[in-house]
Amino acid sequence: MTLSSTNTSPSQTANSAIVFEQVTKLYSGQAAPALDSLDIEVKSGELVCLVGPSGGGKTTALQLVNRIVDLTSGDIRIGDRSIMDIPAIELRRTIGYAIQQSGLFPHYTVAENIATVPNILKWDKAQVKKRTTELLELVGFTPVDTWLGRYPSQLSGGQQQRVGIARALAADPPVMLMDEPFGALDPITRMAVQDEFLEIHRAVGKTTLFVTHDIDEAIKMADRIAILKPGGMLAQYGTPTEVLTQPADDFVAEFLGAERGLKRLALTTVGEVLAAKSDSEAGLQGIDSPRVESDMTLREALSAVSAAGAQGALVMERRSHLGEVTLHDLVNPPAKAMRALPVEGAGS
Ligand SMILES: Nc1ncnc2c1ncn2[C@@H]1O[C@H](COP(=O)(O)OP(=O)(O)OP(=O)(O)O)[C@@H](O)[C@H]1O
Repeated sequence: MTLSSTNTSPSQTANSAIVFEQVTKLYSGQAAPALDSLDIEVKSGELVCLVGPSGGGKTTALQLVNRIVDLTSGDIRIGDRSIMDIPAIELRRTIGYAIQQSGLFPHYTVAENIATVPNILKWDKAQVKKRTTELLELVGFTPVDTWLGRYPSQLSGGQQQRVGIARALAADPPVMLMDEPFGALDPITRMAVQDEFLEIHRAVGKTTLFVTHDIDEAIKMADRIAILKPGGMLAQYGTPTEVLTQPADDFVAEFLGAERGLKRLALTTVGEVLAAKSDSEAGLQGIDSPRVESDMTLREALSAVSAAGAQGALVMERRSHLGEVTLHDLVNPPAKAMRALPVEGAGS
């Protein structure tokens, strides 16, 4: 993937925070709101995942931002402007929107699909061609010429979703809305596309609101996670580490599920546990302990220890021996290690 050729526009430095202020949506004919008094701020350049049970209002929240759905009350601001002060068509041109079904036009080629918004904006031909090439490289379609003339039906599901993401990025919008964009992918392709998207996100830094059913995806991708509960109320808004380690209530704890312990283990590295252990704690006795690198997650280290049938592991950084962790340390990491977790650690 070539990132260097992708221009970032002044939009990335401008304030493109999305602020929900007491946002309520009651669909006509419905007794209860789909979204109830939602207050969240997605800071400029941040990636926020919306998760929650089916019917919790995630898609509604997204579609309120680009005014596919109208607000019942409250306000949404992008930067300093209320979305109500921006004509809907103009608003949609400044927001990239990627959805599960990829939404590609079947009778347009890949190039024509990506160029949809630039063409509406009447960019000149050379500029459109340059941007299309850049974006195809960005989402991993090289050599670009092989792909430009293909139709969506000639692409795999994963490739269609990549083109959908390229199309959403085409006019360099400061804000991206993504509704289960990887939902149709098999697990292996999904992980590859997630990695690619994260790399793109880090390179171009769009303010992104991302709906997913998959809590693992949210933990991997998000700077912060908003968990909605039935009735469209916010149950918790926090970093992946916060929601996993300090669920706000029983609903969140249950929603995150029985695997919560395992997910926590995927957020902490062996090095962090070692740093949090006090010197007075007993060292490891066994000489047959496996070696684990300090940047391994606890989940990976546990696999290594259990595969070796050992009681702990020697922690290495390259070739130097930093110390030891016991099985107990790995299963019950010290609270200090969890608190010390940086937010970025959640994505790895
Ligand atoms: N156009 C509509 N008219 C009436 N009710 C609607 C409409 N769209 C959604 N709803 C209702 O609003 C609530 C929230 O729906 P929404 O699609 O936002 O939830 P969601 O969290 O995205 O669900 P899912 O995870 O199943 O996609 C649901 O009860 C749904 O039935």
